[in-house]
Amino acid sequence: MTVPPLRLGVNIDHVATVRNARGSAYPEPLRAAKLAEAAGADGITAHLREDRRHIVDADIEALVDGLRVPLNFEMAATAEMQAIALRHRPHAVCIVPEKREERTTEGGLEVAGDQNHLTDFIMPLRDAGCRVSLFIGADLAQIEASARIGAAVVELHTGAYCDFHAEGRFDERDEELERLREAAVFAHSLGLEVHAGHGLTYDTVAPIAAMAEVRELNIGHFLIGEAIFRGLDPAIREMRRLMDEARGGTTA
Ligand SMILES: CC(=O)[C@@H](O)[C@H](O)COP(=O)(O)O
Ligand SMILES: NCC(=O)COP(=O)(O)O
Repeated sequence: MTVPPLRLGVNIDHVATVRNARGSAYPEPLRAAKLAEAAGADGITAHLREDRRHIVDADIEALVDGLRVPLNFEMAATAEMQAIALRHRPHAVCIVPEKREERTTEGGLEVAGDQNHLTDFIMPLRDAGCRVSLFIGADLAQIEASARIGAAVVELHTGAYCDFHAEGRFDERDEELERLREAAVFAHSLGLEVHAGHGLTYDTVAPIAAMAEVRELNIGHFLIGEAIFRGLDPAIREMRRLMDEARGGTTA
C-alpha cells in the first residue's frame, strides 16, 4: 500500500484557555491559527465546548472568516451546536462527547448506542457540505456504527495510549496501540477516512503517524504547551518533522 500523505490539524483551544484566564482579548486564537498556517498546519481544529471554557462563539466566527486552511469544528451533538455549525458551514465538523465535569475529553462518542439520534443529527451537516467526523475510541462496534450512520471520518481517541505512556505503563500502552492499529485498519476497510488525536506529543506521535490508514492527526494541548518553551512555529515544525520521519517523508 502506498503511504498516503498525513495531514496535521493544529488545535488552538488552549490559546483561548490562557486568554480566558484573565478575561482579556490576549492571546488571540486567530493569531495563533495564522502562525500555525504559516508553520505548515494543514488545518485548524477548535472545540466549542458547551461551557465555553476556552473557545467561545466569537473565536469560531473569527476563524471561519480569517483562516486560509480548513477549519475542523469540534462540537457536542446538541441542537445548539448543530445550529452554530449550520450557520458557519465549516469544512469539517467533528462530533465529540462532552461531560460538564470532565477536565478534558474522556472516552469516545457512543455511536452504537445512539444511532438513530446521530443519524438524524449528522444529516443536515452532511447536506450543508461539512465533512462529518465522529470522535470515538478504538472500538470495532463504534467504527461499524459510524460507517452505518453515514459518517465520512472517524477520529480515533489516542488519549489512553498517551496516558499509559506518560505513566510508564508500557505494556498497557502497547496493547492500546495495537487496538488503535486494528481500529484504523478496520475503519479503512469500511471506507471511512481515519484520523487520530488527543494527548499526542513528540514522544507518542510516531507510532500513530506510521499507521498508513491514518490520514490526519489533530494535536493541540502539547503544541501550545511546547510553544511556551520554543515558540509555536518551531513547535509545529518539529511535530511535522517527526510525522514525516515516521511516515517515511510523505506528509501533505
Ligand atoms: C476532542 C479533543 O480531543 C480535543 O478537542 C480536546 O477535547 C481538547 O479540548 P479539551 O482539552 O477541552 O478536552
Ligand atoms: N481531537 C484531538 C484534538 O483536537 C487535540 O487534542 P489535544 O492534542 O489538545 O489533546
